[in-house]
Formats: sequence, structure tokens, C-alpha cells
Amino acid sequence: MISRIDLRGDALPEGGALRDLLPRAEFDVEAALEKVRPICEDVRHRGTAALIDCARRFDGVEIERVRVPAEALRSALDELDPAVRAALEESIRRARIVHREQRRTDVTTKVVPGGTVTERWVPVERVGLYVPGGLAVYPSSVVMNVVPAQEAGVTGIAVSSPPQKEFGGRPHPTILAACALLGVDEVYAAGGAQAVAMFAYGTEECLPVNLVTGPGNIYVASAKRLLKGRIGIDAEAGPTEIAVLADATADPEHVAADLISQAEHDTLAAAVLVTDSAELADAVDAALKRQVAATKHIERITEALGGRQSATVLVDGIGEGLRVVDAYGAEHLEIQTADASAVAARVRNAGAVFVGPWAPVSLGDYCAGSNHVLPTGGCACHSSGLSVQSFLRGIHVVDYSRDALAEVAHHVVTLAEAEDLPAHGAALKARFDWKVPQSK
Ligand SMILES: NC(=O)c1ccc[n+]([C@@H]2O[C@H](COP(=O)([O-])OP(=O)(O)OC[C@H]3O[C@@H](n4cnc5c(N)ncnc54)[C@H](O)[C@@H]3O)[C@@H](O)[C@H]2O)c1
Ligand SMILES: N[C@H](CO)Cc1c[nH]c[nH+]1
Ligand SMILES: [Zn+2]
Repeated sequence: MISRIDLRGDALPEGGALRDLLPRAEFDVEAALEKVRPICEDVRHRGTAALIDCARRFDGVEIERVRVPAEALRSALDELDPAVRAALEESIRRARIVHREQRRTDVTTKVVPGGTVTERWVPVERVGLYVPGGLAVYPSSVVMNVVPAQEAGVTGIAVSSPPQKEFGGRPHPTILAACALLGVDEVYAAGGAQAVAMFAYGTEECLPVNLVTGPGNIYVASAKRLLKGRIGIDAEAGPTEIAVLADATADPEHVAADLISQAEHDTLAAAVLVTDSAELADAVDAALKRQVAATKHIERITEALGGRQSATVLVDGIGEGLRVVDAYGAEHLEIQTADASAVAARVRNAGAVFVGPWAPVSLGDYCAGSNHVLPTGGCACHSSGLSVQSFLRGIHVVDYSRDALAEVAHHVVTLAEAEDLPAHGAALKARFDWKVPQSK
């Protein structure tokens, strides 16, 4: 069901060479670019008409308008199952506690007497939040997108999620209800790459945004990569990944359940076990066979676990295991070892780390308070999960007096001349009768 890569015996290679030995999907964000480019161009030129065609082609539904009316949001909330509402409210409450604390405060640094630099944190004006809704529906992703945006102080929040055939071409009612619960009233029925293009270029119904965040399948992640620059993005938060670093003390039933839980998302989802215990690997294989047979989405999970992106990696020890998981840079990394906290503290690359037997990824997906929108495809080596910070820009405000400028002017002129950019120096000289003030 899940293949094995045996890295025991020899010394592990460095950096990129080690990464090349590890599992990764065959159809990746780069490969999907050629598929999403024409979709995005179509939306750019034909706006709503292109979105209506995409809904027919990719979601199998006829829609007349893309914007969801306010009344549909209100009635979705009125009709929401009370148990789901209570769970969403708890998820929101915990996410708020964590994200509120992330808000940075402005910092003013006195560089010299009369010279200060302030880093002022300003929220992005208008954001487009993507909420997946293809193979599964994700009201939890409404929470994970909207809460940090609101805590950052963003005022223009728009949400988009695929139109659902069973619900008259609107996003799933639980998604609409979650939006209403959070006070979001601008919601669109568009999915995949076309939704990212709608946010980037704008249409007759939707004004363009400055930043697009949120998780999605390979087409969503690829469109974010394609349109980055025109819009800001959070990270490439594509098909889900779980890596588990485990030793012989781990419970194979827990490890198998957690691997399956994330393989459930997508046939392209990745599940990777890294262990120094061949006995644990065998026991997890047996548990996988049993548990997969009893779960609902057997076909999707079997394809994900059997794909090139998933594997069990055998290593000589937990030190080597740490090198492997760092080279892999998983979206989610569980540490199921003796002294899990100490091992977790040594991890360098992961979207989120889950420590010990009582912190499964599913907890983080819904109710830990952490964010579940996390970098995939190795992007955890350079990008972070969604946070309040994702929605803020730091603006440097430079404030110098005449004396403070005079004191440093000769250095500025020297550097400008060294760079063969004398007009830069002249901009200072102009303020001092075209002379370079002498330092005191
Ligand atoms: N990394 C994260 O933070 C994170 C979090 C949650 C979910 N996810 C991932 O989000 C994804 C959700 O995927 P999903 O499919 O259920 O929903 P989705 O909303 O991401 O994708 C559905 C859309 O994909 C488009 N699409 C489908 N097939 C296409 C094709 N052949 N060509 C072009 N476009 C096509 C359709 O427009 C459809 O509306 C999963 O991969 C899951 O693992 C990631
Ligand atoms: N594991 C997904 C990626 O972090 C998030 C999610 C939402 N619902 C269930 N799971
Ligand atoms: Zn999940």
C-alpha cells in the first residue's frame, strides 16, 4: 500500500541530494501551470462569462451569477445544525485567542538624536480568501482564513468557494453559514484557478484584491504561483502532506490513523513515515491495511498512500530522521518519539509541528487554535503558515532632522559616488547649499 525507501547504512547525502531521494508528487504545481494559464487568461478577458463556463466545465453546474446574495448567507446560518455551529464557534474562539496575540506593534527606533525609523504595520486593504470545496467542503478553512484577516484589521474581505451542483450552484451551505457567523458578506461561487484569477483581475461582479490566501488543490496552488506579483499570496498551500517522525515507542495504530487522516484529502495528498524502527514500519503497514479497509474514502486514500508522493523512509536513528524531515519540509510534521518535545525543538523545516501522542494533525485542522493553511511541496523551507502577519505590510517611516541628516551626509555622498549614482549625493548637497556638510 505504501512504498519503502531504505536510507539505512550509508551516510545521508547533503541538502538537495537528500531531497531528491525523498517522495514527491509526479503532478506538481509546476506541471499544473500549463493547465491553469488558459483558465486565468480567459477570466482576465471575459470575466463573469468565463467563470460561468468554468462552473459548467469543472463543477458540472449552470450558474447565472457568481456573487452569493446576502439572503442566502443569512438563511444558511439560520439553518445550520446546532452541533456544527457550536463546533465552529469553538474553533473560531480558539483561533482568535492565538491569532490576536500575533498582532505586531509598531516599533520606533531612535538611530541618532533627531533620526528615527518606525516600522508601521498596515493591513492589506482588500483580500480574497479561497475556501476549497471539490472533494470535500471546508468551513474550517473559512475560519482559518477569516480570523487572521480580521485580527490584522483587514476591512475588505471577500471569500470564494466552488459552486455546488446539489445546492443550486452556490457554495456549500456550511461554508456560507461559516461566513455569516464571522460577519463576511462578500462571497462568490467560483472554484479552482478561475477563483484566483477572479480575485487577481477582478470581474464585473468582483473588484480585484491585493492579496489571495487560502488552501486548495493543485490547480489553486498553481494559479497562486502564476499570478503572484499581480497579487500577493500567503504560501502555496496545495495538496495536504503529513510526515510522521516516529521511533519504536510510537503506537502504530495512531501513526496509521494520522497518515490516513491526511491522505483522505486528495489523491495527490502525501503521507510519509520516517522511522528508525523496522518493527514499527511493519506494524504501521498492517494497521494501514486494516484501517483503510474500514474508512469511507477508500479509493482516494488508497491512491494517495500508493502514489509516488507517499512512502515509509527507514533511517539509522532519530538524528538521521530529523535530517530527512528537514530536507522534506512537510506541511504537517508529527513527532511520535520518546522525548518528543526535545526532538520537536530541533526541527527546522515544517509548516506546523505536532508534538507527542496527544496532538494529532486533525486537532490542528479544526480546534487547536493554530492555523491549518500551511505551505506544501517543500515551501515550508522558506514560507510560513497563514497568520495575522500574512495580512500586514511593514512600512518603514524615516524621520530625520536637519542636524541628523547633516551628520551622516558625507557617508551618503561617498556611497552614492561609489555606486556611480552621483544624483543621489546631489539630493543631499542641494539641502546644504550644494556642499557636503562636514561631520562634527
Ligand atoms: N495546504 C493546506 O493548507 C490545505 C488545507 C486544506 C486543504 N488543502 C487541500 O485543498 C485541496 C482541496 O481540494 P478539492 O479538490 O477538494 O477542492 P478545491 O476547491 O481546491 O478544488 C476544486 C476546484 O478545482 C477545479 N478543478 C478540478 N479539476 C480540475 C481540472 N482537471 N482542471 C482545472 N481545474 C480543475 C474546479 O474548478 C473545482 O472547483 C486538497 O488538495 C487538500 O489537500 C490544503
Ligand atoms: N489538513 C488540512 C490541511 O492543513 C486542513 C483541513 C481542513 N479540514 C480538514 N483538514
Ligand atoms: Zn486535514
